[in-house]
Amino acid sequence: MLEARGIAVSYGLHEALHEISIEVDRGEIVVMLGANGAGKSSLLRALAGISEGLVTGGCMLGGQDLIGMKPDAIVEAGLALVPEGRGIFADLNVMENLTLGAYPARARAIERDNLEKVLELFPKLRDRRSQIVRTMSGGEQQMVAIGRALMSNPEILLLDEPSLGLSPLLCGELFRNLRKIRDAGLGVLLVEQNARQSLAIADRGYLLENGRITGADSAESLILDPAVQKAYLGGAI
Ligand SMILES: Nc1ncnc2c1ncn2[C@@H]1O[C@H](COP(=O)(O)OP(=O)(O)OP(=O)(O)O)[C@@H](O)[C@H]1O
Repeated sequence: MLEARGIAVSYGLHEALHEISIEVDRGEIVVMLGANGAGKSSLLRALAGISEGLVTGGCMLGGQDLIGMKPDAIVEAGLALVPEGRGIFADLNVMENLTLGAYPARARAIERDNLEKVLELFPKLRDRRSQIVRTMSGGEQQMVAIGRALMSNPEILLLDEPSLGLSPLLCGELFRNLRKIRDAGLGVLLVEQNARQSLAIADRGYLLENGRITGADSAESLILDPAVQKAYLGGAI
């Protein structure tokens, strides 16, 4: 269980996040909805130890407080981030990217098994194992990015707008894969502007406005909430 308590992030005098408390358990998809600039990326980057701002508060995972830890140690503790823009090595091939993901000690001993799981989840990557990533389509690159994060054997996977730039067809495939990852027992924290599709696969959700959590509920209730429909679903559904 990931338990963030009272997280605040400031960039100089600007406090982008105020007192954020959220939880993500294994085996659930939690979506964080918020408009542009609400602070979604700031939160994920703070949890992953790569914030450019000043981060305060606490975030427990497996008995350790991640805040203040180095990014590598946070991966070792079981948290993996797929950043916006994917964070892959574009000049390396698929296998090289996946293998690099298995660098933490928690992942090394089970690298082969993990690789097999990733290639089962994304069969296309098996066929394209030698392809240089920059020559792949956006959807394929997203698979490499998620596969690489999964290779670190995380307990909790954070995804920053993974559907950005994908066609509706590929979005559908992406969200189906996130369900499979959840069903394999991982906790998934998904930051998305694609509210309709992300609420359809999520178990729970939070609303983030101007750096504050303004709502938290089951995905079913959020879909039916008139304020959510107005702000994120383009009116009634
Ligand atoms: N490195 C930074 N330096 C200064 N201000 C920043 C920095 N990163 C983010 N901010 C500011 O913090 C606020 C939240 O930004 P953030 O990128 O976290 O929002 P977001 O919800 O992810 O937005 P988007 O959906 O547009 O990506 C914004 O006002 C932004 O300008």
